[in-house]
Amino acid sequence: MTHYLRSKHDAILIGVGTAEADNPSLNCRIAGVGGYGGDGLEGQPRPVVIDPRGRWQFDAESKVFKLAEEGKGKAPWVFTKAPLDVKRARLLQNAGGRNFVTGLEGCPEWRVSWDYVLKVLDAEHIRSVMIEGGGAIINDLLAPENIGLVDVVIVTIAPTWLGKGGVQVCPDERVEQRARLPVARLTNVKWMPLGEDVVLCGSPSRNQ
Ligand SMILES: NC(=O)C1=CN([C@@H]2O[C@H](COP(=O)(O)OP(=O)(O)OC[C@H]3O[C@@H](n4cnc5c(N)ncnc54)[C@H](OP(=O)(O)O)[C@@H]3O)[C@@H](O)[C@H]2O)C=CC1
Ligand SMILES: Nc1nc(O)c(N)c(N[C@@H]2O[C@H](COP(=O)(O)O)[C@@H](O)[C@H]2O)n1
Repeated sequence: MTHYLRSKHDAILIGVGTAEADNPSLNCRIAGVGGYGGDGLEGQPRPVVIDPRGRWQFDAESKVFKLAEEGKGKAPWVFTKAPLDVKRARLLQNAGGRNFVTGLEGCPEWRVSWDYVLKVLDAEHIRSVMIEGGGAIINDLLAPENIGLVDVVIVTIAPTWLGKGGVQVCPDERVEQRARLPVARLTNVKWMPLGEDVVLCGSPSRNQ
């Protein structure tokens, strides 16, 4: 399911926490897409990493760079608040990736403005973005001030224990006139069994 979704989006976006924790591949490995039997890089999403402080310590051995070199995925676009150092900037450029520098205006130091990110992606002809994670990025996008940016939420429930203190996904609560309002309830919900998993798919309600 994850790889099918990756093939259907122009970009796949993660936060620096995920980039550092997982060294992810961020490509689509379904037979028939570009790099796996298909033409060029057709069906491969553009990896996008949100890294305001430039703390992603990637190098030529990072999976996403190896795959780009092998023609099995696209090189990443990295959003930072200040330009990357020369070494990482050169590696990124040589691989075909890019560093977008957002500047400091408008947002606290620890975050990047979604408005800015989406405007840049739109200008670069990216029409659909799959937000893969992690917890902090998803929680921020599910928060009331950003939920309008989200079209669909897809949750896969797998028969496995994730471990104590795992990643928590729950948007901040919303309080209006001292009343707590429910946030980000999903509508048009569908549940689909898929192999051993169940996939939940729904749209954020626009009236809450
Ligand atoms: N099961 C699944 O489907 C998935 C699970 N994961 C898991 O998630 C974990 C990582 O999650 P997490 O640690 O929360 O990290 P994230 O990947 O969510 O990255 C969070 C970081 O992104 C930066 N950031 C920039 N803008 C924002 C913003 N607007 N809102 C929030 N953060 C922003 C901050 O960096 P800074 O601190 O430098 O300021 C922040 O610490 C990993 O363990 C990974 O395995 C990840 C993807 C999918
Ligand atoms: N196990 C799992 N199931 C999903 O449905 C997911 N979306 C993820 N997400 C993330 O996948 C990354 C590793 O995959 P690649 O190396 O990019 O193929 C990693 O960041 C997971 O946290 N995981």
